[in-house]
Amino acid sequence: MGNLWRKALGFNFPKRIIGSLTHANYMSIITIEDLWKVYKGGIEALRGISFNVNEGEIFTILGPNGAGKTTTVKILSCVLKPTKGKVIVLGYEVPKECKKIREMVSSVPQEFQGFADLSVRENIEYFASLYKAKNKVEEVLELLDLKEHEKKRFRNLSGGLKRRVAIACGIVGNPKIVFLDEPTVGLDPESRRKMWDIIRALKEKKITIFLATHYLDEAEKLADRVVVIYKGKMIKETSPRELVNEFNSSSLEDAYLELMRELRGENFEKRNSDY
Ligand SMILES: Nc1ncnc2c1ncn2[C@@H]1O[C@H](COP(=O)(O)OP(=O)(O)OP(=O)(O)O)[C@@H](O)[C@H]1O
Repeated sequence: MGNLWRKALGFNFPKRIIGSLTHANYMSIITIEDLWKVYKGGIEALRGISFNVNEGEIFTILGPNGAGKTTTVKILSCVLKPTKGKVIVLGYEVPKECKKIREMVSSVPQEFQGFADLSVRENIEYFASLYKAKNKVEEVLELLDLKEHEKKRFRNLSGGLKRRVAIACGIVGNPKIVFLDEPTVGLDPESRRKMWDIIRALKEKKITIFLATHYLDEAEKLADRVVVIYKGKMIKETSPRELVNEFNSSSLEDAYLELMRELRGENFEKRNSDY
């Protein structure tokens, strides 16, 4: 069983699983159409994915290891060039207009290397000076709840605080879109919750958040919409709630695991009639 799926993975997915790919375009801040990335050696990391990110939303990209999430984020943040396809970020084309795009987006890596001997405030001030945004330092310290830590040296901070400083440095230049790569990996439960509050606060500030995470509970709590990619193909573009409802599950994690089982052909028969 599952051969149909495997066949499908080679080319077109059935309409049913793609779900609703059409949506209002007017709020779109990122548009991807038929995006391909083929690495040297012929590895097809992305095989024609298409989706939109709407302005002001928290958007999450999900998929198993090797699905193509990082490749997508790197292309959107102008780190990698696409092989083929249309990629528009804030009205500018990747890779032709990446200089413009870089001025308006910020990518916060998992392992942010702040200046070890500078304080929290000095680190943020440094990034603010790069963006000529010194007047934003106070606001960002407050937004990230870093006021009480502002004098501490970066090297002495806990993992959770380092992540908060990373985000502070990433947003002090007033970006329209922030790419967050696994922002809560390795954090204790309290720091994770704090990070979720901060991500919600960024959304309140009208920043569009593109979140790459392996934590399904995080996506369920935070994301307005999710895309699921699998072996370089887009499988779903939906909301966490819709995905949960579709699989009649009690959580996004359960629905996602069910979807993965279907894609591997393990319980194809069960929902075969759906397709
Ligand atoms: N620089 C590269 N050169 C060749 N192949 C690559 C390169 N980077 C990624 N790949 C391959 O492209 C595919 C997609 O990788 P990618 O890192 O985008 O997946 P991912 O979904 O982010 O995975 P993970 O969850 O493990 O981070 C994988 O098969 C990976 O091995």
